Amino acid sequence: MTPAARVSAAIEILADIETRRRPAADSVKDWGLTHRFAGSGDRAAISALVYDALRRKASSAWLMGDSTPRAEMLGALRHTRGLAPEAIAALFTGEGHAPEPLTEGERDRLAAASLDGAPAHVAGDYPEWLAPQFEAAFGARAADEGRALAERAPVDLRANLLKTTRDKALAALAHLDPQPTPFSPVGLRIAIRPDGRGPALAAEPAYVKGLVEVQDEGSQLAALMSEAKPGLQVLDLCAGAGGKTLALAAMMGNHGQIYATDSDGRRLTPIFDRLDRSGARTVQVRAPRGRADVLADLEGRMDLVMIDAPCTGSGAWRRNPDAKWRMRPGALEQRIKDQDEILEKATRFVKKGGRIVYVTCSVLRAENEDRVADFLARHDDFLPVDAATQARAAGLPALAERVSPFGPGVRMSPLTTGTDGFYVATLVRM
Ligand SMILES: C[S@@+](CC[C@H](N)C(=O)[O-])C[C@H]1O[C@@H](n2cnc3c(N)ncnc32)[C@H](O)[C@@H]1O
Repeated sequence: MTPAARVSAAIEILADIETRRRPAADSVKDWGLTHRFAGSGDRAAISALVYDALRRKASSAWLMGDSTPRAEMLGALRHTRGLAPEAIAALFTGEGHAPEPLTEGERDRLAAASLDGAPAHVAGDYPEWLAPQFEAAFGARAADEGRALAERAPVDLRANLLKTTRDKALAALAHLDPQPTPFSPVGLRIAIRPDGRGPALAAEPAYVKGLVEVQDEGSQLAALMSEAKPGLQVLDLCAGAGGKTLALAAMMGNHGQIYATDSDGRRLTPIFDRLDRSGARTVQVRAPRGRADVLADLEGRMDLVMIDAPCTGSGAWRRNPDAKWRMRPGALEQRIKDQDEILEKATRFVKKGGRIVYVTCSVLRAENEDRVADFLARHDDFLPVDAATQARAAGLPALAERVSPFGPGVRMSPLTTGTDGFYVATLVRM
């Protein structure tokens, strides 16, 4: 396919996402299935165009004075891809499968484009209804934080210390030019290409053999902040596909016991293959079984309960840019209810002196500090751990600079730590 035909295809997919209100991944996949002539290179390039357009949907609409899929694509080409107006005009020729030629108005808009005077939610590309939440979390930085959340994310990997060291993993993947991550001592970062495509990791021997796992640096740091040590009894209460479970198992060096569970058994499915690949031998998966209490024997016995809470995922918008536009206020209310319920559930398993580590990949105070404050108001037998002290004790002194100004815990974000947005707070049972 020509570059122009790829742009046309991406506009077609954006229209499908808009009219059928479906996840971007589904529309991209369906397009590939119904256009078999497109090769894997075409599909990857088209998908990258679609995701780039979704990142800057609101600011593109402002710049172009129009919120159609075509305007979204024009905005993305101009601002995310940095194409000059003439280069864009050379794609929009109307010839063959190229999109219709630029109108006079579009040419003017592309030449003059400026976000001067745009409100923070437009300049920062987040939904208008979340503006008060962003203001509460970031104040005058709201638009900058939003813009950083609209950037492309690099591919972060975690060296699996059960099988290798970071230096060896860096050497094994040298052809992809990985760099050590700035905060996590076990992280590797691979930049994505200018066209938005990442490395094909699934075929890399280092990945297949379990030397590395894909995990954002923020998620690695959340696990490291738990200070999981060999010999502990650990419950991963929201284990899902096992990202945190695997990181905890590596920290514990295969000594002690981790119980991994999730209220949705289907979400646990990938964990079994991942455990095999990683060489983690101390994880017992406790999948739900109807009404049976599969955790009854763990009551009051845990040194550490990890809550990687279900959340809006607002911290991971770099990786799921369509999620921010699909999110509705009702979803935030539901997540808050879930988070309160899971914090309550965790108390059943923590022993005296043990701790709950509460993690979200959200940047919203309502899901983070507010949940912890409400929990502490209900439970005078729990105390928050000083996050700066904890970061230093966990060997992450740089994270001590990221203590939340709104309550216990640390905050991370693409703007401040170059990671996905994460929140981590630790609560000790007295
Ligand atoms: C953020 S995801 C977990 C991601 C996972 N820990 C990882 O690192 O790959 C949150 C998980 O919480 C689970 N969940 C939601 N409500 C729950 C509840 N009441 N009890 C336990 N798990 C719950 C969801 O099914 C989902 O898998």
